[in-house]
Order: sequence, then structure tokens, then C-alpha cells
Amino acid sequence: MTDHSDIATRPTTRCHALIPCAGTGSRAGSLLPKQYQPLLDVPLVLHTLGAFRACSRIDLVLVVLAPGDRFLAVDDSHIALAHVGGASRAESVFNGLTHLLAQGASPQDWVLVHDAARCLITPRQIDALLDACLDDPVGGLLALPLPDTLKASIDGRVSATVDRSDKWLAQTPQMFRIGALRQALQAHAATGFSGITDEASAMELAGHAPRLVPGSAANFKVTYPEDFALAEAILRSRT
Ligand SMILES: Nc1ccn([C@@H]2O[C@H](COP(=O)(O)OP(=O)(O)OP(=O)(O)O)[C@@H](O)[C@H]2O)c(=O)n1
Ligand SMILES: C[C@](O)(CO)[C@H](O)COP(=O)(O)O
Repeated sequence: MTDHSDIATRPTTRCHALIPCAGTGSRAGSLLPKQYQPLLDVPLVLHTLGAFRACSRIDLVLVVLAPGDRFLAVDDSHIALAHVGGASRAESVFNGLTHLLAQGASPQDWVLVHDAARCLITPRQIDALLDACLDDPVGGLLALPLPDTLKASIDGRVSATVDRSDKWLAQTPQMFRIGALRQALQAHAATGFSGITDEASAMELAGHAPRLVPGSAANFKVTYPEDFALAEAILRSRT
């Protein structure tokens, strides 16, 4: 039988959200960074933040902004802004984790890293990730099995049809212990986080196997100009 006699003295493990919001949105093709483009009359990122604020198990939402960014202001004690964005998404996340620890978060606390640009995330999907990972030794991420046939190419022509049965599209949130994730990312700081496109990739290279939790196709990342209208239509359909 498990001994729970130390339960009163165990530190409480908390869950934080970290929202990298320091990109320029170059593929979206607008002067204003995509996370601030209006969707249903408010900046895109406010939809993202709303989903996390609606999730009662999230203690604090830390938004990582580019130094000098003055586009976002919030008046909410559960949302903090840190102007510590870096040159890459991974660097922004790494700096945000360092900030969370400096503000008193425990290395044992969970962090859910979520792209500001995935504004269609829902509290239900966040809860599904928490339910699947809170007892997991590593953590995990929302992801989607491939809905289409997958091709490999050489010089613009198909070289092979790739077996997709074991392939997933990585989404966010991605949920890990703050200390373990920061350590995994730190190993790549000297190379400018080269090749680290998400949190799971850093954890994988540190020898871990993150849990895959089925997400939703609606949780896409606003990336290209045509994505804004689709995101707005989905948001409108939910109101
Ligand atoms: N140096 C960076 C780059 C990206 N991001 C954030 O990471 C998320 C996912 O990145 P992506 O969609 O690639 O955003 P951008 O880098 O802004 O887009 P692009 O690559 O088209 O310039 C976004 O919310 C973005 O704001 C960040 O915090 N810091
Ligand atoms: C982290 C991510 O959202 C997982 O799909 C994605 O990799 C971020 O976008 P990028 O284009 O790779 O910067």
C-alpha cells in the first residue's frame, strides 16, 4: 500500500501556463504581429489567454513578450507579462521558464507551454491534457494523427509515400515539469536552440518519451494570411 504519511508536508505542485508571444508573424504577412491582429474585435492573443483563464487548475499565465512590446496590456492578477522574448520560440520559452523560477515557481511545478497564435484552444482540450499527464512521469502534448496521405519529395517530385501510421502533428499546449524542461532546453542554448521547434523535441533529445494526447484539428496555429478568417469563423460559431 502507498504510504501517504508525508502528504501534509509535501509541497503543493502547481500548474502554470507559459505563452510565447514574442514572434513577428512573418508568414502572416502583416505589419502588426499576428498575435495582435483583431479577431471578433479583440487581439488574437486575448482569445488564447481567455481559454487558460477559464481553466481553474492553471495558477498563473505568464505571457512572454518581445522586449519593448507595448501592444498588450492586461489587468488580471492571474496573468503576468514578461518582456523576455528571444530570437527564437525556444529561446522565448527558455527565458520564460527562467522568469517563472525567479518569481518563485518550483522546478517541480508543471508548465503548459502554448503558442499565443493557437487562439482556438479550448478549456476542455487543456483539461484533457492535464487529465492525461498530471500522473505521467514525463508529461506530454496535444497532437493529431495525420489526416492525409504523407509524401516525401526530391526536387519537387514525389520520391515516396511515407507510412503515416506512427506519425503525429505536434500541437500545443505541451506540458512538462518546469525544471526538467528548462534543463532540456539549456543543453541547446549554446547552439541558439538549433533544431528545437517545440518543447517535446528538447525533452526527446534529453532521453524522454513525451505522452501524445489526441487534440483537435480546430486547434491550428494561425500562420498564413488565410488562417485569420477561418479562426474568426470558428470563434464566431462558438459564441
Ligand atoms: N522569437 C519568437 C518566435 C515565436 N514566438 C511565438 O511562438 C509561437 C509560435 O511561433 P510561430 O507561429 O512560428 O510564430 P512566428 O515566429 O511569429 O511566425 P513566423 O515564423 O511566421 O514569423 C507564436 O505565438 C510566437 O509569437 C516567440 O515567442 N518568440
Ligand atoms: C510548437 C509548434 O506549435 C508545434 O507544432 C510549432 O512547431 C511552432 O511553430 P514553428 O513554425 O515551428 O515555429
